[in-house]
Amino acid sequence: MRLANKIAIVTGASQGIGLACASRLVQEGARVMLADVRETEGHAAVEQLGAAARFFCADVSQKADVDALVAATLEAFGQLDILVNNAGVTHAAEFLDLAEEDFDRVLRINLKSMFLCSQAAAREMIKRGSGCIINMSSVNAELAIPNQVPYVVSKGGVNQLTRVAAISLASHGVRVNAIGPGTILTELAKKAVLGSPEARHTILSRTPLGRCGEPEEVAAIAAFLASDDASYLTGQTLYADGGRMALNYTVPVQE
Ligand SMILES: NC(=O)C1=CN([C@@H]2O[C@H](COP(=O)(O)OP(=O)(O)OC[C@H]3O[C@@H](n4cnc5c(N)ncnc54)[C@H](OP(=O)(O)O)[C@@H]3O)[C@@H](O)[C@H]2O)C=CC1
Ligand SMILES: C[C@H](O)[C@@H]1OC(=O)[C@H](O)[C@@H]1O
Repeated sequence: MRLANKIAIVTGASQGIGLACASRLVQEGARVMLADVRETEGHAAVEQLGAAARFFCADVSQKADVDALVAATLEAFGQLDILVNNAGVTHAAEFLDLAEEDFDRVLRINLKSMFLCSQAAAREMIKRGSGCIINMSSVNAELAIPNQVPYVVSKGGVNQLTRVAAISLASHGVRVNAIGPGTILTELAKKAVLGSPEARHTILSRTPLGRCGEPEEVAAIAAFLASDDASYLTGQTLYADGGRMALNYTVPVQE
C-alpha cells in the first residue's frame, strides 16, 4: 500500500492504460478521480473500482474543464498528490495529406492538455510541498511513424514538457516523469496498428521480448513513479517497450 492516503487524478481513465493506472493506484491505497470524455465508460469504470474512485467527465484539452476537474477533486478528496496525464489520441494520415485541424486536435489533446493539467495540479501540490506528475509519452517520442505525424510530434513534446516541468517544479517538491510505452494492447493501438498483420509483424520484429505489452504492465511503472520508491527520479522518461528502444536490428518473429 505504497500510496495510502494519496489522492490522484488519472486522465483518459475510462479504458486502456488509464483505467489500468487508476486500478493499480487504488490497489496501492490511493483514492482516484478518473477523468475522460467518455461518460458512460467512465461511470462503468468507477463501478468496477469501487468507493475509492470517482468520475468527472472532462475534455482535458479545454482549460475550463481542467479547472473544474481539479476543483471537483479537491471538493471530493480535499487534496491532490498525483496526476497521471494519460489522455491521448492519434490520427493517421500521410504527411502531405494531413489537414491542419487534425494536426491541431492531436497536439491539443496529447500535449497542451498535459500542460494545462500539470499547471493546475502543480498549483495545488506546491501548497503541500510535494506531488508527482506522470506523463504518458511513447516510443514514438523518438521513433517516427510516417502516417502518425501529429502523434509523433506530440510525444516528442511530452518528453520535453516532462523535463521543463521537472526543473521548474523541483524546488516545490513536485517530481515530474514520463512513461514511454511500446505497443500496448488497447483500443488505440488496435485502431492504429494492430489491425494490420504487416504492421503487427513489423512491431514484433523490433521488440526483443517478442510481444506487445499489457496496460497493467504500464500501470505498475506508474505506481512506482508515484511512490516514494522513486523519490530521487524526476525529469526522466522510462520506456516500457519490450526492449524496442534498445534495438538496432530486427529479431525473428514467433508467429
Ligand atoms: N496503446 C499503445 O500502444 C500506447 C499508448 N500510449 C499512450 O497511452 C495513453 C493511453 O492510450 P490508450 O490507453 O492506448 O488509449 P485509449 O484510446 O484506449 O484510451 C484513451 C482514453 O482517453 C480518452 N480521451 C481522448 N481525448 C480526451 C480528452 N481530450 N479528454 C479526456 N479524455 C480523452 C479516450 O476517449 P476516446 O476513445 O473517445 O478518444 C479514451 O477513453 C495515450 O496518451 C497514448 O498516446 C503510448 C504508447 C503506446
Ligand atoms: C499510435 C501507435 O501506433 C501506438 O501508440 C504508440 O505510442 C505505439 O507506437 C503504438 O503502436
